[in-house]
Amino acid sequence: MSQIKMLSHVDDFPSSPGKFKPDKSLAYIHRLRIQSSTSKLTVYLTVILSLILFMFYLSPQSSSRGVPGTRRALGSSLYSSLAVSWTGELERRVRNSAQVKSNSETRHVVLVTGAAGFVGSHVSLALKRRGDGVVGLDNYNHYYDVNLKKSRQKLLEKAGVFVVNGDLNDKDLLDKLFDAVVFTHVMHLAAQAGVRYAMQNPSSYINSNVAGLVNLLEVCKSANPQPVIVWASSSSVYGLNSKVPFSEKDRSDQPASLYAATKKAGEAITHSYNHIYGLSITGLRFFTVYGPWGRPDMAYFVFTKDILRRKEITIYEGADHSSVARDFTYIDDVVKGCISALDTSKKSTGSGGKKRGPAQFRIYNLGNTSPVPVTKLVSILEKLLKTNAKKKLLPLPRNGDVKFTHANITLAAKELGYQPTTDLETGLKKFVKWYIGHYQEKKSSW
Ligand SMILES: O=C(O)[C@H]1O[C@H](OP(=O)(O)OP(=O)(O)OC[C@H]2O[C@@H](n3ccc(=O)[nH]c3=O)[C@H](O)[C@@H]2O)[C@H](O)[C@@H](O)[C@H]1O
Repeated sequence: MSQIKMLSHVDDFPSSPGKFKPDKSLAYIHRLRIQSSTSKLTVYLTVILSLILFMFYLSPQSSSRGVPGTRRALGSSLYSSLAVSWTGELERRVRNSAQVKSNSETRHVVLVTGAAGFVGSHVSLALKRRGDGVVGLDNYNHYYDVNLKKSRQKLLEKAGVFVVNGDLNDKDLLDKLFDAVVFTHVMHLAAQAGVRYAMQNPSSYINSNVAGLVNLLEVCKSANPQPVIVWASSSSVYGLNSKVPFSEKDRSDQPASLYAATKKAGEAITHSYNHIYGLSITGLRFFTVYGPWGRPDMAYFVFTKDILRRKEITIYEGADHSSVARDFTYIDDVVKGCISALDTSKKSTGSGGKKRGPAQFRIYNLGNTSPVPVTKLVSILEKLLKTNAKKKLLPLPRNGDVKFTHANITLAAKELGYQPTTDLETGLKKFVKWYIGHYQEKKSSW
């Protein structure tokens, strides 16, 4: 029908503009031309429409889950940039990594997304250490040095955690992972991080933090049994909220960056999956997490590297030279919060995509409750590195940064038993020790 409409639209279109009135013979030739170009157009449109229908038919989203040899299998070949070839060997390693050890009290089998990332690698190791089954997933993107991710992955491998090299948006792969293993929990830590980078590459935030999240939730809601989900939101959702310390009840509808907006979108999206499908979901708002094996894009990491190289560092400051501050939170404290969130979660209530009753939906701040000015962070690093920084002070640019963050952790303390114990100086000491050991040994930089 749309074809007919389109063609009639072509017929109606004036053949020539202005007042020109063709004579009869000219009009005849003209009509013939229109007819022949119309039929050409018909052929083109038919081919294009058929191609679109064919692509849709083959797309992984249009395919049904778990039916071998159907459209899903064909779909993966079209999505070769994402697709992972699922071999018997890969499946064997996945199943092996998912094995629960006899010392495990919880008997959790956890899929950790972003396992080669900073928080993901620490959480994976902690879960494995206590005997849980752990399978990692990471796409090893180039947002920062892939060698660092590979080094983390080597640590995980030694500990018996296998990390699948694949993307959250590869639905085929997620389906196969869930077909191979019955995951009791998903610790979703894969994301496009970084507040300021969102101005350079906005689509990467939508791709990971929105589309990737939905893809994962789609697979989780259809799984039988449905896993529990714990995932990383962010302190940045508080945006322009000026009430301190930030409590989960405070406004979080005024994000100051696209990063924050995608994390807030994640909270809304997970709520809808909880509401419709009965998935048990806990969102954790991380406050500027730092520590050994950290992210090279973050200020404490960049400052360490540049102070050691005697390079100038830029410190942002607020109006009237007021200091910018962060509630820096040490990695080990955050890991404890993550694990406690997994352990205190109630089961999802749905199965096979159908909700059977109301399910748990929780959001917690995981911060340190003690904001420290960025200038103080720099002076601690100067002391630890025994080197004076070359500082350049600049007004806080309008790039999504907020002036300060400060967590109220009353709710997490009460319900998760979360109690951070590491102050910034102690945590940075551990970071610096790791940094020097890691990069001197490698004789390379990130
Ligand atoms: O809590 C979060 O949810 C987020 O925490 C982290 O974001 P931020 O708190 O912005 O950390 P980070 O970049 O280390 O900047 C720290 C401070 O240094 C200042 N800063 C930064 C760079 C610089 O060159 N100079 C400077 O003064 C800067 O102005 C800021 O005041 C994570 O990156 C993010 O992924 C998310 O998880």
